[in-house]
Amino acid sequence: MGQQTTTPTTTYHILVLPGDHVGPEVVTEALKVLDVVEECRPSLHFEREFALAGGCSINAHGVPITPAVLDQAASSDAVLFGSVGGPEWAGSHPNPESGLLSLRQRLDAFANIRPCEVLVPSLVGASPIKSELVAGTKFVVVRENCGGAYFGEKVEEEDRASDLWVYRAEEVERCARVSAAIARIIGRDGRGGGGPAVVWSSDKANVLASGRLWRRVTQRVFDKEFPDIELRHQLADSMAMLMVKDPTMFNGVIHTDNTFGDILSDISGGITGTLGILPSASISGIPGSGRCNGIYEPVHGSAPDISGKGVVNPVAQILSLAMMLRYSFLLTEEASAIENAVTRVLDEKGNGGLEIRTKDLGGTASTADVGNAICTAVRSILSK
Ligand SMILES: NC(=O)C1=CN([C@@H]2O[C@H](COP(=O)(O)OP(=O)(O)OC[C@H]3O[C@@H](n4cnc5c(N)ncnc54)[C@H](O)[C@@H]3O)[C@@H](O)[C@H]2O)C=CC1
Ligand SMILES: CC(C)CC(=O)C(=O)O
Ligand SMILES: [Mg+2]
Repeated sequence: MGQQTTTPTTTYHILVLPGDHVGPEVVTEALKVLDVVEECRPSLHFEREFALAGGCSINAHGVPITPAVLDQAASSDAVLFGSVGGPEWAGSHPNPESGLLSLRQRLDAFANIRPCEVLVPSLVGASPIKSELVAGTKFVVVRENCGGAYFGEKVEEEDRASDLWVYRAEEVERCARVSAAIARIIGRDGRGGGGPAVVWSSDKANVLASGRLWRRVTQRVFDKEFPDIELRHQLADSMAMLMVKDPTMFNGVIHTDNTFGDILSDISGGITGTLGILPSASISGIPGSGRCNGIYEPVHGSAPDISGKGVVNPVAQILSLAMMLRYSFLLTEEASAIENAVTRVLDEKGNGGLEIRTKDLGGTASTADVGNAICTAVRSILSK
């Protein structure tokens, strides 16, 4: 009898928090894709634990995330997060969204990486912006994720409220290092070549003291540590206007604080015509410097207006899963396979094939149709 060789299995521990409304619908599709990766790569095992966060946790436990779930997240290799919130928890204190903020803080997931790309040429038509302006858009918002107004001390009284918008230099410095790392990864040509991409730092240094600190510290970090990377500064309000008027102007990296990053990354959805294709990774390390824990969630929210109908676009959650494989597990080949599968499926229409797009992209396919088509494409790519 010949000796059997067995490949050692690497196990990755993932905490899955499906969330509220469309969260579970899109997380289901992402997990189907993960099954396919596992099927095609027998040496990889993705151990999954499920728990509650958001409104569903308030209903079950009275809080948006329990200390036990925060501990589970901290001891996992990564968290797959479905969006949280909804009108039924409007009066709840704390609210579902604060569970996500607690999770970001607990994992110290300080860098929120939010790429925006018109994924395939035939998607330019989904944008409300003129095709010739939107074609070729490719930028990455790097948003500081654990500081600023979202985490500052709050006063909440009946007739008076405030949120302290505070930054320390170290928080700006580490975010700047992530922006620089992403600039090197994406490159000036958007495919890793041509030298590092331009970094656009966005702030309100004309009004906010925290904005002046942001600008000063960012400039110092780039002067000292990344003199080869071109750094430009743009006030956040005019940046918002220019992103719509001339989206390719900011091709490269947008380096910004928590509040502006939240808003500017939703403008990305206005550029692509939908939030349904925009992923995000909230990580606790510098990309390229090894494995780190992270929270992988779409840019979009729980979309209560379309939940339960089987029409939500699962692409953002599936691309967030690809980011998990890339940043938390360093499985770049498998991450690229998922990204290529998504573009292949979305491009079917452009190539005269079947239209496998959800309603937000002008199609009639269901959430599961899109998820299944991406699974088939991943299987085909990884089986080669
Ligand atoms: N990461 C998270 O958990 C986040 C949660 N939220 C919460 O989500 C709830 C709803 O917030 P909204 O302001 O309505 O923002 P939203 O992002 O949920 O929805 C905005 C619009 O985009 C559409 N949309 C979003 N994702 C889509 C997808 N995958 N496919 C097709 N269409 C999609 C929705 O139908 C809606 O018309 C709120 O409670 C909010 O606080 C908002 C943002 C992030
Ligand atoms: C805590 C979230 C609801 C904030 C948000 O909108 C986001 O992170 O995109
Ligand atoms: Mg947001």
